[in-house]
Amino acid sequence: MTEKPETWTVRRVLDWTKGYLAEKGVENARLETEWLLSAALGLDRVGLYVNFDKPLNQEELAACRGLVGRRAKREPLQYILGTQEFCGLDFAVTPAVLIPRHDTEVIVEEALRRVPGATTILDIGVGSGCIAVAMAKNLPNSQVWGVEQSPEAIALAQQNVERHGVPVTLFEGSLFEPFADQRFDLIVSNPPYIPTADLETLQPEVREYEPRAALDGGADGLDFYRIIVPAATEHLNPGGWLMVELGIGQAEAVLGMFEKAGFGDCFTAKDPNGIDRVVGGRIP
Ligand SMILES: C[S@@+](CC[C@H](N)C(=O)[O-])C[C@H]1O[C@@H](n2cnc3c(N)ncnc32)[C@H](O)[C@@H]1O
Repeated sequence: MTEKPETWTVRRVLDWTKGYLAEKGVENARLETEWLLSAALGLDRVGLYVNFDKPLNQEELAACRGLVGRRAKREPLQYILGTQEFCGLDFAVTPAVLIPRHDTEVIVEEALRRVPGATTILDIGVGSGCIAVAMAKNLPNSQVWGVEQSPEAIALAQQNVERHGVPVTLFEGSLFEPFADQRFDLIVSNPPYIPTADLETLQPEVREYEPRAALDGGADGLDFYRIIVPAATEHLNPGGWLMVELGIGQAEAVLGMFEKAGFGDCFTAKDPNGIDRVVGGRIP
């Protein structure tokens, strides 16, 4: 997209950008190009197609250049567009929070299926608020609490809570710290679980842009489970459930922690790729 005398039509910018982003290592370059140009031009994707032959003016080209340049540096599309869908709901996202993943919908689905009568729910490490908001939205008789150590993440989660108008109360703090004497029917958490040494092997979108504090789970990735699983027994009502998301190859170790802490009815649930993604159990 350097200055050239020829006319840059929507079609030409699309074709050029697709090739440029693919060269920079962006997967799904065609689709991402369409999202980026739609955002830059204020059109939906159908709008792009019906305007294929429309020449872009200097202002429109500058807007395209700005967004495409960011993606070429491997900034995640979601941070550029400022939004990500999760459980059918739109969430504002910024680099202060982990981008909600579709795999994380498994913990919401399991919780809704196994504990539909939960009225008091705690989400540990709320990030964007995606799990807490999705739970509150789907269980209208519930009250949800969330805790998060990052003030910037809490501020964004609060925006998402207000956007969806759900009864979620957020606390800045660490793990169970703000809930000394409180007990819940259900505790859910998607804690940081990447082993520290693996962080450098992640794709640039994650490694260079997503918050380290949302990813780093310590030497073997299991640090947070070692705290959350035993401590949860002190914060659950009788018969209450704990469910946690985990990474590849962590299910056996985490299941062992649940059993050691006295949880029964323990289960694992797979994500759509067949990977054990959630472990849960209930206290007697
Ligand atoms: C993997 S992210 C999950 C975010 C969100 N729940 C989701 O599923 O997309 C983990 C979150 O836990 C937060 N966190 C890390 N250490 C924490 C702690 N000690 N207490 C509370 N939150 C913490 C991080 O800031 C991050 O937002």
